[in-house]
Amino acid sequence: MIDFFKYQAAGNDYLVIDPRHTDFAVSPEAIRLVCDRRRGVGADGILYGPLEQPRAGVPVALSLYNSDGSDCGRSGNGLRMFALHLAAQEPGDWVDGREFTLRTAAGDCPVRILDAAAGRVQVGMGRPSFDAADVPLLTEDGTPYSGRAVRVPLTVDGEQLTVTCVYNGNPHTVVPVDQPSPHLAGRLGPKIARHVRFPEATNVQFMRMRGRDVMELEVFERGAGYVTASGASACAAASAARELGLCDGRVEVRMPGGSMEITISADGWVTMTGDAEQVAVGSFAPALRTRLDRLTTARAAR
Ligand SMILES: N[C@H](CCC[C@H](N)C(=O)O)C(=O)O
Repeated sequence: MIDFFKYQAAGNDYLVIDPRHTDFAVSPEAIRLVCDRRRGVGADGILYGPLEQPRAGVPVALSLYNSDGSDCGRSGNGLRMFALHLAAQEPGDWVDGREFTLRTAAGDCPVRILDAAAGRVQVGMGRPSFDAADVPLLTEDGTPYSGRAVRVPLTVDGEQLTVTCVYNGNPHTVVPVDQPSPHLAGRLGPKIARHVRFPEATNVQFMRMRGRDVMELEVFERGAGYVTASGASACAAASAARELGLCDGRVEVRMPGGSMEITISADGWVTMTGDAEQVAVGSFAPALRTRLDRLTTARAAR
């Protein structure tokens, strides 16, 4: 039995759990345990799939989860990893070098493996929305904020920020700052992510442009906390920078764990290109398996 295939992209790590290889029972408790870096295998999240045996020409569905057990609408890094998993598991000309579609709860994404050996993958991340209702974002009074969530004043712990919110399958809040740092992300990230004005919580990006085509970014994710890189976040920040007039159609997003190339077409379609690699293939040891079985039994008894 192969319980997990572990991948990483710029230090953002996910476990592919493929139901064709394991009897792992998905539940928030089981996900939290497996993702726990001390008691479990350790990961920022889980990519569970394919949900059905993949066939050429048919979108391949998967479910994505954050390490806290919550649903993770769409992970840019995760989709690149899952594409590489398919390339390894389903070698065939419909995967290698061709475009195929990954289906997530937040919509379909076209992916293309540019170089399987180097782990280079391109993903179409869609056309993001700046509509406050899509994020969703509320006013200070708790009523829906109407209109576009661009240059919105946000008070965090008495500090006055100006943020731009983006929905691209996940909610994101982009904060332009003079100096992004892990310290800043760790200090303000959790407060913005769980701010009462974001009823679905939000991922948070602290960004600074270096000229018009390079961005420095620090990310704090809802559901996983501080991460060294995030694909969906890189896309959201690039779209926000474009909206704010800070960049053009192509930007290199540099995060502490590594870089990604983001392009934005004239009509707003976002394409992400980056690397990912497999780091381990493994099975749960009996003790972990017993704990997982107990969680499943306790859940069934509730
Ligand atoms: N925590 C996020 C998604 C993680 C996406 C990220 N890791 C990526 O690479 O895109 C959420 O629930 O909205």
